[in-house]
Amino acid sequence: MKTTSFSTTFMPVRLLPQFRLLSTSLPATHFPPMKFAPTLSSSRAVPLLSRVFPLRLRYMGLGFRRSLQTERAFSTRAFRGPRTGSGSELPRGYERRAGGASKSLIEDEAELSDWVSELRSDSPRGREDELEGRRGRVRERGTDRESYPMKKSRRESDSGDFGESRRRDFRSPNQSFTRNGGISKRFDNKSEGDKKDRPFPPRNNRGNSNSSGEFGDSSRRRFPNPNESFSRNSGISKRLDNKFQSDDDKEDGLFPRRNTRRNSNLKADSFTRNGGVEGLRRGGRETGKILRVMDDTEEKEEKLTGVRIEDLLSEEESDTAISDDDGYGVLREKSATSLFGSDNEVSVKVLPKSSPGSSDSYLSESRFDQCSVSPLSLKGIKDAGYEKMTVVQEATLPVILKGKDVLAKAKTGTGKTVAFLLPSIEVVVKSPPITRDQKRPPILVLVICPTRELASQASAEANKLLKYHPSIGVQVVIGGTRLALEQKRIQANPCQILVATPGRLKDHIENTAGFATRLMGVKVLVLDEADHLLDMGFRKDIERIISAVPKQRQTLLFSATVPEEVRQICHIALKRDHEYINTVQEGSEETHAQVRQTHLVAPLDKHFSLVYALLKEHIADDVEYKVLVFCTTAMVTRLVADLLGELNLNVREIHSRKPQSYRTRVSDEFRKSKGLILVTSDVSARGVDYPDVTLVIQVGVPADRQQYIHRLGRTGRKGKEGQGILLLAPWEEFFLSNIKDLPINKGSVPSVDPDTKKKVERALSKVEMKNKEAAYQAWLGYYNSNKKVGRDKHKLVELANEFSRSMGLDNPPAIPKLVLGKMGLKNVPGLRSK
Ligand SMILES: Nc1ncnc2c1ncn2[C@@H]1O[C@H](COP(=O)(O)OP(=O)(O)OP(=O)(O)O)[C@@H](O)[C@H]1O
Repeated sequence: MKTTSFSTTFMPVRLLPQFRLLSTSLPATHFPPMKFAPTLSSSRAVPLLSRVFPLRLRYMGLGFRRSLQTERAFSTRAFRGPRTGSGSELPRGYERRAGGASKSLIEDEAELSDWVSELRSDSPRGREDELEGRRGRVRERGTDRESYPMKKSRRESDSGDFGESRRRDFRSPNQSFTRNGGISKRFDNKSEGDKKDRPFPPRNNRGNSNSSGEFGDSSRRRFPNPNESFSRNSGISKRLDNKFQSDDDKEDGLFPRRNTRRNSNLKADSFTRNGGVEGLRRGGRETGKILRVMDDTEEKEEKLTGVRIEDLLSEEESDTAISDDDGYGVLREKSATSLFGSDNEVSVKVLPKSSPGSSDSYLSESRFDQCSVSPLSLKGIKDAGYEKMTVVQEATLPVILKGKDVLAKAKTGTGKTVAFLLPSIEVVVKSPPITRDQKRPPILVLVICPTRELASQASAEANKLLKYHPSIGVQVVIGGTRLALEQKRIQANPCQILVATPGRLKDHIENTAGFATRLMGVKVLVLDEADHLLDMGFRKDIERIISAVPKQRQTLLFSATVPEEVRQICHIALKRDHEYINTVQEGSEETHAQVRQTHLVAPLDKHFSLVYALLKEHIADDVEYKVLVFCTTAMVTRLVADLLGELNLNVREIHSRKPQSYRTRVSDEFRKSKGLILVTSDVSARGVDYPDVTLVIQVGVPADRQQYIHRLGRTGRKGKEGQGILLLAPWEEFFLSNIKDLPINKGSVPSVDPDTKKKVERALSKVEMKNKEAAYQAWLGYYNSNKKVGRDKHKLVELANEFSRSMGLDNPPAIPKLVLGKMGLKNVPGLRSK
């Protein structure tokens, strides 16, 4: 197994002749001439590329007849974006646009900065100087408002035009999702019926021959494709173990980011969240959008609620009281039909888990070995169990291998990580090897991920691909350890590929000797979950990081969601002539058709019982259940986990208030397990690749549309089926307008029988008071920062007190005056202060 350590044994690296082929271009036969000329004549390009991607070229309407096999995804699709003379071609149906933004959102940030500076004197934690320092530095770097004037180039308007003028039907026999809002044939039988009243058969009854044996071993699963490695999951886990075991400092490094980067880079948010968040909220683009900080609730809750991490650490460190009891016996007591109504609303009958590999729609017909990557990478890919490229890999690889900047959008769980890692590795392969005497060997590839879990996962994936490249090292810097120890580690293990979370990376740039020099070697910069990284909570860190890497570089932005705002500001990172590759057809759903989505609207005081009832129902249906329950904040997550534990469900919790060691352990356990519920904050919302998640429940309004999509995307990965339930209170229904284009149906609220209700109340009474108090405060902070709910403070307090009653506290917990002041809730009737 490859480790992250750097080996001094170098493999001879030779540039393959095929690479040269990929710098060729194709003729732009259907599109207006572009601004820049192709690098090579098109007459040469087509045959050459057809050798490299023979199947793909047939999709392109370049004079080849489509074969039946290849017709699958691209039958009636047309190009969406302008074909640049220098751009390689995409299969029809992919949207690719050249050019970047038409409008900068930096104004918002300037507004925010101004507003924050007004608040600085309120800071309880002495962050003013740091903030000022940051502002100063940003200005120095020319990344302030003036540096991003509103621009609307011809190219930009062109791309918009193309966006409107070309539409594709992505329907195909192999692709289980259609791009124009329909459900493909593959799922017609099931989904259409099921949406109404026909439940999916329980998993145990599935006739699928694959399902029975292959799930026998709970620690492994099999895919019908022999090349998909069944050991993948365990492989990843082991690597993660290694990685974290090498971080011997992690146990004692208690949230150093909080004292360093966190305290310095998120001041704007911290102020806004604690004190009158109005200014920041006004920056939100969506109705009800809550501007997010960092990866998760890590910062958010502290700022929203005044609950300080430091106050919680000791208890968190010793918090091992997690129920391992299996509540199967109890849970099967109730039949599904009695729980769920059968009126004209959609029944929330929980899906059985999909049969393994029930759909391979995420795969393309192109194989990796048809692609111009080094033989050693191909060996690594093969060992990882990958044979065919996924749709996004097929679409992006040739373009990235040519050296273009790319902004890529592809649905959740469709292999974006490999899509950016593989061509990045090829850049390293082509670069001169590190020599022993190099004191500060350059970092050639820098991958930024918003969460620690995601960064670890990406580095594990990189290690898989690098199995036969012993001279190429990967390191990960993610925080959760003391900076000094991480400094030592990266010094002892030089690497060409660095995967990092933004805050910790910034810490290293500013505090690690020689690190900035090493970054000057960066040839490829990747922003995974790019829309999130370019969001307010991260943007300043990202700008700082961008200013620390060379201008002459290739930049790759990947995400499952690319809202218009991000298209408009992506020029912060991307070259103007970047390619926008969108494998999610505009007008079609951004979620997977094979994931059944339901929303339930029920009074807040019923939510705990409903969550329990839904889980019971799901567990009774599917012994191999694997459920994620998303909660609004870390402290609410803890409360719900406590409650479900008291109810004897097999539950784990993960959120930012847990030490990194704990997070890693739980994450690994959930990755490998079946029959487990993970209650989580948004630390698990994006990117985390837990295989075979059967159900995602989202309790309370998500931060925004994107967050809803990413959370839901933890199920239905790699073409599998899944189910999502969004549980809202009546006053949260406004959120539905943000996702009205998604195939989400209204579900009939299950009736909760009196016994269940009593049981839940009893369990709630056993939950520790301090956890309820913290949850109340967190809840108040979260909704206070919600544009819609937080607008009317009186109403907000009423609702918070309703939440308090739902926990069994008729008398709402008192909140420190300072916190109330920061929330802008001083003297609001109904609140108790202390
Ligand atoms: N070519 C391939 N063939 C089969 N499996 C693949 C291939 N490429 C990637 N995978 C697997 O697909 C799964 C999902 O990949 P990944 O996590 O990169 O998805 P993603 O698109 O980044 O999802 P998200 O949007 O949630 O971050 C992983 O388990 C990965 O190992």
